[in-house]
Formats: sequence, structure tokens, C-alpha cells
Amino acid sequence: MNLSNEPVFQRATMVLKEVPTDNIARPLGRNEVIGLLFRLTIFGAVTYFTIKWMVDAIDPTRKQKVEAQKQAEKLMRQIGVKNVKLSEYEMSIAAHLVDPLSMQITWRDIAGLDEVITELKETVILPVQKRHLFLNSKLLQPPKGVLLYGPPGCGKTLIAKATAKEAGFRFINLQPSTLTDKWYGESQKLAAAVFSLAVKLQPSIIFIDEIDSFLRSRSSSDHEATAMMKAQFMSLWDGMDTDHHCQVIIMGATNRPQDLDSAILRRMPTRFHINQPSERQREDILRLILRNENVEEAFNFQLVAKETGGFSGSDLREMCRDAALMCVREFVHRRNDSSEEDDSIRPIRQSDMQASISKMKQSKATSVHGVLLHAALD
Ligand SMILES: Nc1ncnc2c1ncn2[C@@H]1O[C@H](COP(=O)(O)OP(=O)(O)OP(=O)(O)O)[C@@H](O)[C@H]1O
Repeated sequence: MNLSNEPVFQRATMVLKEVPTDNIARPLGRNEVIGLLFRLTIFGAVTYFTIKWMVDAIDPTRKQKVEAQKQAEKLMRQIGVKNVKLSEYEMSIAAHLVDPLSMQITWRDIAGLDEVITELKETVILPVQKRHLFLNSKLLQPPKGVLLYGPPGCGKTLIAKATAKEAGFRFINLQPSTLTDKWYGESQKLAAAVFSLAVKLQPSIIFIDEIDSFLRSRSSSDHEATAMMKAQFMSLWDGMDTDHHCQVIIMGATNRPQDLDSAILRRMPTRFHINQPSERQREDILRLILRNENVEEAFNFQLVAKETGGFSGSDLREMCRDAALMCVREFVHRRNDSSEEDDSIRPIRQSDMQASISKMKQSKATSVHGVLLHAALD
């Protein structure tokens, strides 16, 4: 013992002596125990909520989560799902549900893809709608994975949405970035939530546009978290595959099927090639796009189809919109220039379409040139 501190030590001993020892040794009374427990509970609760508040405050995704929750609750109400409890992660995924009221696309909105539609009806929709007919057959179960592949703008998303609408499936439009933009560890919870939500909402379609962007061939340069998420995604998929009562279909769309992981391709045995439309298909698409528009009597659809080789459905729509806008512009100029009260917009003429075709060809050539230049610079 350090004797230089002796006075301090002596004072401390005196203080201790003054404390009645029976106060320390005696058991606590009932009220004291209750009081103590009460204080401990309050202290625990305050600590818990303070820590929670601090964690929430520093979480950069908090605002997104709150928004996602509101959106999800609204959509769940719209699709008539009640009394289904969702986890926080399922809520984030539910925000990507497509509102069935806004999803009005049916087979009638798709032109030139009759063969694909017939096959989809036979292989995907019928086994779901007439389950009782297929119950005993293992061969004729609806596929758990469907791949739509082909160049951009040719109707893959349209096909997926129309399938969901016609079959009465709920449609989860999953953007790969929803899963990949998250913090480490969150991706896996979100991937699990995709499947658990789809099961809770079944029958449902999980649509993954540009599926190659997150399920591409695995490579050694993959981030550890990405590799784990991919592996987990596949095992969840397999889990669903073994459950014959599960009515969830994963529908993926890609412009680059060659980049997809072979294990993913194996899980998507039902594949549809949605190719660039042929001349005949372009004519059908043009007729569909212009069905409710004011088009001059002598309009030659066949000629337009002939002159738009290499155009996608989306190009054709843009081109028609451009031609229709020409009529509107002319109407506005006419009204500004003259005082006469002419309240009608003239029909779309062949010459408008011809001008739009030239414009579209030019813009396509520029963008191809841009892509090539980019590739050369890379
Ligand atoms: N076969 C078609 N019939 C009618 N409209 C079509 C067709 N193909 C494309 N379109 C038009 O082009 C638009 C884009 O099509 P969609 O989004 O389905 O293409 P996509 O193949 O999914 O393209 P991306 O690969 O870029 O996602 C549609 O909204 C529609 O207006």
C-alpha cells in the first residue's frame, strides 16, 4: 500500500464505516424492486430508441425506404391485397409492383408476334389458368423461367406485361439496380424478399429487364457480394422450382443472351426470340400504331413497311409520332398566321411519313456512328 496516500485512505475507511452495513446486506423491499425494474425498463427503452434513431439518421437509404413503403402500401391497396404482412425488404420490392390499372396492355396491343403469343398461351398461360387439367403431369407444369431475347425496342416488355395481364398474374417489374445498389448484405436480403413477396402475391411474374446486367456469366472479377447474391438468387429459384403449387414465373428480357450465366440459361428453358420485325410485321405494327389516328385515305402502309427495313417497333412508333407532330405544328403555324377560325388538324399524309422515315434513318445512322466511335475510343 502506498503510505503517501494514507490520509485519503483513512478518510475513505471512515466514510465506509459510516454506511450502515445492514443497509447493504438487507434484501430489497417489494416496492424497491418494482422501482428498480421500472427505472431499468425506462433506461433500456430510452437507450434502444436513441440508438435506433441514430442508426436511422445515418442510414443514407432511409428516405428511399420511407418512399418505397408508401408506394408499396398504395400499390398493395390497388391490387386488392389485404392482410398480408410484409417485411421491410419485401416493402422495397413491392414498390416495383405494377399498378394493374395502369397496366392495360393486352395481346391486341402487340402486332406481328402472333406465333410467340400462341406459344406463350399454350406453354405458360393455359397450365396456370387450367391447373386442374395439368395437375398430374410433371411434364406440363408451367415453366418457372421464361427468357425473351432479341434486339431493343421489339416488344419484349410488351409481351411480358401482356402475359401478366391476360393470365391475371401480378407483375413485379424488378430493376436489377434495386438489388445491386444496396449496402453489402442488403442485396441478399432483398433477393430473398423478391421471392418471398412473389410467393405471397402469387400468381405472379417477376420481370427482370436486362437480366444479363446482373446475372451475367460469373467471373473471378465479381465482387464477393455480387457473387453471393447470384448464388443465392439461383438457390431461391430452385426452391421455387421444386414446389409444384408455387405459381411464380421469372421472366427475363435481354438483348445479349450470350452474356447470361449458363446456369441461368438452364433455369429458363422456355425461350422466345423477339426479333427485328420483318416487312410484313412492320406493316402490322404500323396499322396498329395508327389505328386511331387521322390518316389520309390514300395512305400506303405497305410502302412505309417496305422503306423501314431495320426499324424496330419502337422506331416505328417514334416515326409515326413525329409524322403526327408535323400536322400539329402546321396547325399551330396556320392559326398564328391567319385570323380564320379553322379548328381541325389535317390527316397524316404519306409525305409526312416519308419525311419522318428520312429523319429516323439519319438519327439511327448517327447513333450507330456514335456507338462505333465509342467502341473505337474504348
Ligand atoms: N410488336 C409490337 N407491336 C406493337 N408495338 C410495338 C411492338 N414492338 C415494339 N412496339 C412499340 O415499341 C415500344 C417499346 O417496346 P418494348 O419496350 O416492349 O421493347 P423491348 O424489346 O422491351 O425493348 P428494350 O430491350 O429496349 O427494353 C412499345 O411500347 C411499343 O409502343
